[in-house]
Amino acid sequence: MTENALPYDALLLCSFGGPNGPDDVIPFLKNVTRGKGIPEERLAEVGEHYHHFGGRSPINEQNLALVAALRDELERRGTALPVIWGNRNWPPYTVDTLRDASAFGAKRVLVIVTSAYASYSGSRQYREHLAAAIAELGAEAPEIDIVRPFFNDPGFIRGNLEAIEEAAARLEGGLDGARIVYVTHSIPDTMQEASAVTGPGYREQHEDVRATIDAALHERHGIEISSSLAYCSRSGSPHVPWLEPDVNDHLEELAAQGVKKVIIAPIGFISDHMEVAFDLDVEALETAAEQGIAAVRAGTVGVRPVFVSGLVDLVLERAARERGEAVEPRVEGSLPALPDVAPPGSCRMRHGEVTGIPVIAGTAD
Ligand SMILES: CC1=C(CCC(=O)O)c2cc3nc(cc4[nH]c(cc5[nH]c(cc1n2)c(C)c5CCC(=O)O)c(CCC(=O)O)c4C)C(CCC(=O)O)=C3C
Ligand SMILES: [Fe+2]
Repeated sequence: MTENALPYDALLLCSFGGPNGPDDVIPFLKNVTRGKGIPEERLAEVGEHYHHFGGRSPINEQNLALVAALRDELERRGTALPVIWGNRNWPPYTVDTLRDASAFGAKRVLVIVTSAYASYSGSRQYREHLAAAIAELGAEAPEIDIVRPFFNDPGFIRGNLEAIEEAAARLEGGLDGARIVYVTHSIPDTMQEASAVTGPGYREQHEDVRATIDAALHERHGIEISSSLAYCSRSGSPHVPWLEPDVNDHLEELAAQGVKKVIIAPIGFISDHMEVAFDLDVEALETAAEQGIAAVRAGTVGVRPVFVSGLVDLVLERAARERGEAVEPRVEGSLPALPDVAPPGSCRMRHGEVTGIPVIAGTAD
């Protein structure tokens, strides 16, 4: 075993969490929506999505699979670095995982958050969450760093590309004549604006991934690619604007334009959790069928070797930088790597307000 992960002595996969059975659903939703002003009706509706799958989200087992895959890949590289797991909204909670790690002697922990893109929901909220965990642990707390947002990591791009090619193979005639509809989680317009203050915004990060994958598909298959970006899983009050088009409205619009063949590519999610399992596999595929569109849903990157290997590259890159070595961040696409530490004012809450909530890997302003 080599010590190329130094100065870190553990890698924490920090995720969202989800219910493991019917009794978990309401308490989980209460954890998620505390102080968020989500209407009761929306909560009931989302509760139904979980009950449709026996009250269980696939997200926890998918995170465990990713933990196992990261361990295997680190082992394969000869890197001695334990991998641990903690969530924001459901056990194992991050604070408990970190307390255990500290008891076993961990002094510096590197974190991968399970969101590839920077926005309040995918980035600053995790940084606030980790700061709160550290505050709770007090003197026991390890020092924590976070791997930069990885939407333009070559492993993430290539993993999505592979998944789209596999999906295309399930359509008659393959990629030829297929429209690719890239899908991500909608966010409020105000959160989008706040995400774009110090760098490329949430939408722009996705647009870059779309352009990069389209170009790679064109190069590999010699086919002109026609694609668009749509959104799923909007919540909140119907009077508040969120990013559009909704994937269902968009499929209707494409059908009206004569589109007959679609690949739905969920680039906004790293595994097939509830938004993918319900909002895409149940709702969007039903909309496509109603509209006479032959549609397939591409896989998420999940534990694809190219993706997992890219994550390990990011870990080793960061470790080397912390040791003072000059390492160029690897990216694919037209945007630069986002910084390791978020600039002041980045990804504030929905309305761009300064909350003063402490964060790690950045400042509270
Ligand atoms: C950008 C984004 C990601 C992607 C980045 C990332 O991966 O982190 C994401 C992930 C996830 N969101 C999830 C679940 C929920 N999100 C909700 C609510 C919200 N999400 C938002 C945004 C995002 N969310 C926003 C702006 C809200 C409104 C409230 C607020 O302003 O914060 C609600 C409340 C009900 C509702 O309103 O839908 C639930 C239950 C799960 C678990 C799924 C499972 O169990 O498999 C995961 C991975
Ligand atoms: Fe969410």
